[in-house]
Amino acid sequence: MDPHPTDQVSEVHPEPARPRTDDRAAPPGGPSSDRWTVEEYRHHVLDLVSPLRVEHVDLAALATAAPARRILADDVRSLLDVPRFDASAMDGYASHGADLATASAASPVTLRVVGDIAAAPLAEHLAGSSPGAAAPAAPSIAPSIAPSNGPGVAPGEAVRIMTGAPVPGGCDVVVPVERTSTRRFVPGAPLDARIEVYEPSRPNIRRRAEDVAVGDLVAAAGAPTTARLVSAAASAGHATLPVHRVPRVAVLSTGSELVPVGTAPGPGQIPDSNSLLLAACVRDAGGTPVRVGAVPDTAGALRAVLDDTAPHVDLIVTSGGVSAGAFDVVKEVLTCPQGPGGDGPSDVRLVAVGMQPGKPQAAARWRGTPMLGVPGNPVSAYVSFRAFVRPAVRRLAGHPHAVEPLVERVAAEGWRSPAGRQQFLPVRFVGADGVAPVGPGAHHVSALTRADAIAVVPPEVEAVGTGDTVRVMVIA
Ligand SMILES: Nc1nc2c(c(=O)[nH]1)N[C@H]1C(S)=C(S)[C@@H](COP(=O)(O)OP(=O)(O)OC[C@H]3O[C@@H](n4cnc5c(N)ncnc54)[C@H](O)[C@@H]3O)O[C@H]1N2
Ligand code: MOO
Repeated sequence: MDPHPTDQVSEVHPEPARPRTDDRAAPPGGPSSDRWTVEEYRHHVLDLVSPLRVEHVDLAALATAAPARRILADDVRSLLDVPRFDASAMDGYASHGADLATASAASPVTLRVVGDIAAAPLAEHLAGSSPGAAAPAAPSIAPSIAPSNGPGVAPGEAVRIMTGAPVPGGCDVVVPVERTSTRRFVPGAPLDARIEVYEPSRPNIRRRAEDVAVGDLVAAAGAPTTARLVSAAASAGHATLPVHRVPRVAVLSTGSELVPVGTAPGPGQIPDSNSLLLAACVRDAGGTPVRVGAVPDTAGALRAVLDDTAPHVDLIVTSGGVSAGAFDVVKEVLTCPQGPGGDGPSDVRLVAVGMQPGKPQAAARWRGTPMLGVPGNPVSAYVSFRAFVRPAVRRLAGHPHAVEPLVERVAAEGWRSPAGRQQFLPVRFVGADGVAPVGPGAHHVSALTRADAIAVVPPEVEAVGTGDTVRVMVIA
């Protein structure tokens, strides 16, 4: 498996400049007295990670394998002209536009049909599709017509041609079949020897390189490998694309009360739903989740799991054990690292973030691997993932915009928000542009399943009024 963080490439932060004081980095009262804003803590989290190294991946894999979107690491330029040759845009007859200048229903122009061009044969397309290959010559036609750009069809002559086929030399228009005496092509019917044309024709020719020329930019570094981008790269002659490696993100839950999902919980026990929640969130953020499962609340067990996991992943996410309890094991292993041989953690931050929910957060490196601890409460865990972990996964994956923009909606009903804390409230969409709280129990996991978005209310706002503009994180 790849070692990290040596394969994280250096980067320039796209984030706006932010306050960086020594106070913030090392608060005078020690980590536990630290109180940060959401933005400060997110900046700190993003400082722990860098975009992963570049690899070249087949277009077919990019089109079919997970994650659905990877991030281009370099600009992609076309290796081919698109279209590769002057091509007919219609089924019809290639001919000389000047011949048709006087054509009318009353006085049609007659052309002699001297050949037939189907779309270029498959073998020719294949031969011509390798990067840098010359455009194919005009296809064989009967009787023979000189290739594209050569002396081809003479004035007064026409060649039957199908959409997409190379236009023979000398021709500057393709008259659609329905505008000729042929009316329509019948499969198997012999070629008309002569046709009549009743009006002048538009060119109906797609010119070589009119879409993209060799060397033109197809997509810029930082673009996601969407279906459109992958197909544009294929048209432009590429077989692979340079993308950032997919982040491997370990997900583990802490808590002696947890039982594996599907196991009947005994007295005082609960199913470990967070490891599924966080794993799916990692996948949705563009990472590969590595589920470690639940670890009991003992420092030795957690240290052993972290030691085993850290060398194989780019980021570790833990749930639970970060508040003030007597068994808050994440906090314990980060603040009392000196277990037997324990030299795991560095850059430890145990912070209270001014947010609701999600106040207690932990960030560190475990033997060099970035590690983020989110609270155990499932709604807190989800909100914390969206606020901090998802941006970190996106940065590792090479996204130029690690933090996604919020979307503006209108409050269809009002609600209260805690003073001095940024509120993350599950809301549902109402009408075309409204949102409303999902109802009582916003702190319960059932609220999340009913939510379309999480409203993000600034710390200074204590009440959202009906009709106020609110900013939301959409739940895709
Ligand atoms: N004295 C104080 N107590 C608490 C404070 C505080 O400041 N002082 N903060 C509270 C806040 S805010 C939160 S949030 C929680 C965070 O607690 P932990 O992160 O230590 O989480 P746990 O105690 O381990 O778990 C809390 C709760 O969440 C559920 N849970 C946990 N793990 C899972 C899982 N894997 N799957 C599903 N559900 C899980 C479970 O019900 C736990 O009871 O602390 C407050 N306390
Ligand atoms: O701030 Mo905790 O995360 O209640 O909900």
